[in-house]
Amino acid sequence: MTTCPWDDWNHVLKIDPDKDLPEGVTYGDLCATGTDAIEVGGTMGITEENMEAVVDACAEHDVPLYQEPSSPDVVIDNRALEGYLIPTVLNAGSPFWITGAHKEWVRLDGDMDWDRTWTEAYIVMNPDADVATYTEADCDLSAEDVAAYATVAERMFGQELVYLEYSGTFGDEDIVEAASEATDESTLFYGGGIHDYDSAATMATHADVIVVGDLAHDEGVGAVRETVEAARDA
Ligand SMILES: CC(C)=CCC/C(C)=C/CC/C(C)=C/CC/C(C)=C/COP(=O)(O)OP(=O)(O)O
Ligand SMILES: O=P(O)(O)OC[C@@H](O)CO
Ligand SMILES: [Mg+2]
Repeated sequence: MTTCPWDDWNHVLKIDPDKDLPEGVTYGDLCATGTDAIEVGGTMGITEENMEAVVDACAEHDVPLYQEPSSPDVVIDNRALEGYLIPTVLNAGSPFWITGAHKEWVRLDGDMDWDRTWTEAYIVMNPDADVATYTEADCDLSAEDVAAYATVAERMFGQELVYLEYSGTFGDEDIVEAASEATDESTLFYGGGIHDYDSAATMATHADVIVVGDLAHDEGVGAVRETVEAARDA
């Protein structure tokens, strides 16, 4: 089995460059929450400029930084990044978000940094999230559907990371459990609606890695720290 950067992660903090931080909170404070890695990304309002600004603000702090681009044109070349986590959306309504954007990226770039590039196999579950609209995802999925997608990702497409994405809402525990049971070698990321110790602990019992996003923008450092603790305790 190949090694991946996330092999010993429990917790990822996702910072959206299009969103503000709570009053008095700095990027340095977020870097110091004990999270295992920071992913910089979001769906709407993403530009090279706001990406660079967040990466630069986090660069001097001692936490691994990854960019999660929402399209090829916002990928930045910044040495402070450990690398790139590139989504592919398994249940997207258009092949553009499965392989099309990726083909365009490779075609236009010509000088890919494969040693710093990994893929995240997304299953998008919240129909009200921007990412669902953006990718026209079919979110009407049963636990069996989700488990089958996870197996396809792992066994047929060799994906090392499966990302169950409930962005903006807390997911169905039975579905997360089904995804967990379906993944054997690949690492299961769960993200969506984690807002305190208990919600983090619940999803961390099923997923290998929990991702916390909006909480950092809405509540701040103490709340994020609680979720880091829960991820470690699980
Ligand atoms: C090939 C390259 C370089 C890029 C394409 C990458 C793809 C397929 C992107 C589609 C999926 C996507 C937009 C991923 C971005 C990360 C993400 C899921 C952010 C969460 O989104 P929301 O929470 O819905 O959005 P906001 O918080 O911005 O409203
Ligand atoms: O913002 P939240 O709901 O925490 O979701 C986290 C992450 O999965 C978003 O891509
Ligand atoms: Mg979001």
